[in-house]
Amino acid sequence: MMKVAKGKKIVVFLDYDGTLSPIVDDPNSAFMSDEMRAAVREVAKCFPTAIISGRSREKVKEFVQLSNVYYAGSHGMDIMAPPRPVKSCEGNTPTVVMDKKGTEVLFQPILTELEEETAKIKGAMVEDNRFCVSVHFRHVKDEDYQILEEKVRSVLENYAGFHLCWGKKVMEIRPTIEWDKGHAVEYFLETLGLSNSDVLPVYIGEDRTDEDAFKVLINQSH
Ligand SMILES: O=P(O)(O)OC[C@H]1O[C@H](O[C@H]2O[C@H](CO)[C@@H](O)[C@H](O)[C@H]2O)[C@H](O)[C@@H](O)[C@@H]1O
Repeated sequence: MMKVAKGKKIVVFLDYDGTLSPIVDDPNSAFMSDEMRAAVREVAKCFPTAIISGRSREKVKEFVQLSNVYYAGSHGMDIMAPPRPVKSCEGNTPTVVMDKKGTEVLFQPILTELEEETAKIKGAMVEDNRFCVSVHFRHVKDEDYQILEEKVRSVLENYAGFHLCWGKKVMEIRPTIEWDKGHAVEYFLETLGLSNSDVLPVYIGEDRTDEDAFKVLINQSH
């Protein structure tokens, strides 16, 4: 690592759940330890650092509580620069997501329907991640899982612009647009003027969705 980094400007990308915080039973209690926060703070003092999460940007910022890092929520669909940003990053946080036809993607109807449809499945929990929705099944009995998945799929049938992905004991309902954590990494590198060959991007993540970012970075390294 030291050998590859020699003479290069390092930029650090971090996933949140399972990387900066341990995986815990309650998604609302996935707190980061003070030690981890101090470590990330120190890293960010030395290198541009961005946290890219499937959660809403507000939620991950609330957990991390650091002002010297960049945040991207909703699997990279919601990007915001810190208070002293590179100019081109200012005010770029989206308020809407557009589909391929240029139509606004509406999240509230599908969120409400998922909440209603899954309410009777014991242990199921719906999380609003702003530009995507998580349906957690960590506390759903094995014998109830199939019915939960069927319910989620039946809701999705009414919303052509969304698709289903899986994470750790979670179904993630995402808009079918060409944007993922990989695009978020590219976006950060470009807007921060860090997309040239003297930059070494380091990405630490352990979830399936982080693989989208790994693919981008592997391709860039050739
Ligand atoms: O991209 P990430 O930051 O890794 O977010 C992915 C999902 O993480 C959260 O769920 C996972 O962690 C929870 C807390 O440890 C755990 O209870 C759950 O079973 C895991 O799937 C988050 O709640 C999801 O919305 C994110 O999509």
